[in-house]
Amino acid sequence: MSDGGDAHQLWASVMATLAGDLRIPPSVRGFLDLVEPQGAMGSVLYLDVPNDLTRDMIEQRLRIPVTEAIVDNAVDITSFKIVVNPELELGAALDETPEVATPYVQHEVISAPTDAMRPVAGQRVESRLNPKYVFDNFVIGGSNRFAHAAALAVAEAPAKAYNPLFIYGDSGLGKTHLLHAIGHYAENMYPGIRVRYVSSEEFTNDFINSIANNQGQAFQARYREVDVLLIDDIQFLQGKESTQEAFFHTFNTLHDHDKQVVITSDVAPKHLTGFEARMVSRFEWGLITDVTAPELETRIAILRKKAQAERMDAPDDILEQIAERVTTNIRELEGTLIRVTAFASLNRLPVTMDLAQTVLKDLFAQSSEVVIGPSDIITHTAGYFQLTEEDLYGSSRSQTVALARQIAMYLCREMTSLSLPKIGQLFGNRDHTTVMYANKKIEKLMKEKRSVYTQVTELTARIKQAPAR
Ligand SMILES: Nc1ncnc2c1ncn2[C@@H]1O[C@H](COP(=O)(O)OP(=O)(O)OP(=O)(O)O)[C@@H](O)[C@H]1O
Repeated sequence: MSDGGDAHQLWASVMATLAGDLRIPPSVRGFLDLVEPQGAMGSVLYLDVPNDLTRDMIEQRLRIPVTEAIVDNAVDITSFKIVVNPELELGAALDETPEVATPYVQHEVISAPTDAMRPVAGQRVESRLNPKYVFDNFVIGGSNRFAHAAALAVAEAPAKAYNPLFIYGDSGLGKTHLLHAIGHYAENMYPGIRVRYVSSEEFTNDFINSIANNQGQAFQARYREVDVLLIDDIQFLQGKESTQEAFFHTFNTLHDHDKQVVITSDVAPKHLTGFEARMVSRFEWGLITDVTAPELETRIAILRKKAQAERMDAPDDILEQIAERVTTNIRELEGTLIRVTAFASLNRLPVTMDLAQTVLKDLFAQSSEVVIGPSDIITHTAGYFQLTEEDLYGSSRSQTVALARQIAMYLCREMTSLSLPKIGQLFGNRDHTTVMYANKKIEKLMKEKRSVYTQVTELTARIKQAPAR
């Protein structure tokens, strides 16, 4: 490999070229700052990055501009390869520059900082957006057309179109996806705009902590000094009077100052129970729209998009089979596709109709009528791994316990409608980012390790066959 010095020089010129490239959205530009060039071998430039998220963002969103910039600046290098080097993450976490540490210290809920958004005088700007949820990969169909159009209108003209925008619908139908997409779009459209995404559970916890720590002012500033507040799953505030009161004031302040509020919920405002009438009437000030279960064609299109994005090789007739079986929840739809492709990749088999049918038969053999609760999952997982339930809730980091815990978290996400923070709470008050990490890790391990695939599949069957209660 050529030495790192050359690579550093080349990378500096590449970055200079990219600085003027208007195709790069501000929300992903910050990831380029995390690259550490290592050297070149043959025609390939090797770049280290601290984590999977940075690799994915660069590979998926920036491959073309980066390749072109390399070709423009190097004589004989025509492509690049990214290697994840977690040591960089450690180094960077110690780094004092907060803006560089932000995207990866906080895992993937936070978008990379853009130049325009760089914090001033130590103030941190966190939009907390998941880079995976953008309008580009949101499939539009009859079930969500109106919600999508309203979301786009709000993202294009925050506080001008509809305020608040209230989106409701059952679990797993794209409400969170739309919220994040609004945030990304507004950030790209208006550099420097302050966007904040928060789940209602986090809002509640944040509020309670602020009281406990006498940090009321900082709490207020966090939620009131924003241009767009995206608040997810507002039904969680039901019956929580003080938190509702805090939200009421936040809402009024933002609305009075022409700041956009977007709210999601599992039911329409008028069906929210445990909310004060004045709160509900505010939810009805702007535009209310729902998302419903997608029709077959939309389900197929969603699977196609997912397969493309994850570079899964799954023929159309198989996507159709899956779409016909899973009808009411898009999270489950995606989960089923992952099961099929994971099985194929483990067995080094192509994804054929026979293979898909075997996997689907296993998955759907059991009645889907029973409603699975987290306690069913936890009891079965503990029994399966010969552990106690306390082991799963507790803090042991032994490999078996940690894997069993991550599988249980994954199954809670797949088989119940619990949100990430709720699952985190169940498992010994862990942060929702831990649940997100567990999910991602098990999805990945299922493709790579037969033992994990088998464990997850057997456990799913046991849980469905005989819920623990
Ligand atoms: N129209 C769509 N196009 C592409 N992907 C979609 C669409 N709708 C939902 N998804 C995907 O389905 C999964 C579940 O969606 P999301 O988390 O937004 O649901 P939700 O309605 O917020 O559910 P919950 O109420 O449980 O939080 C996500 O991975 C999301 O990207």
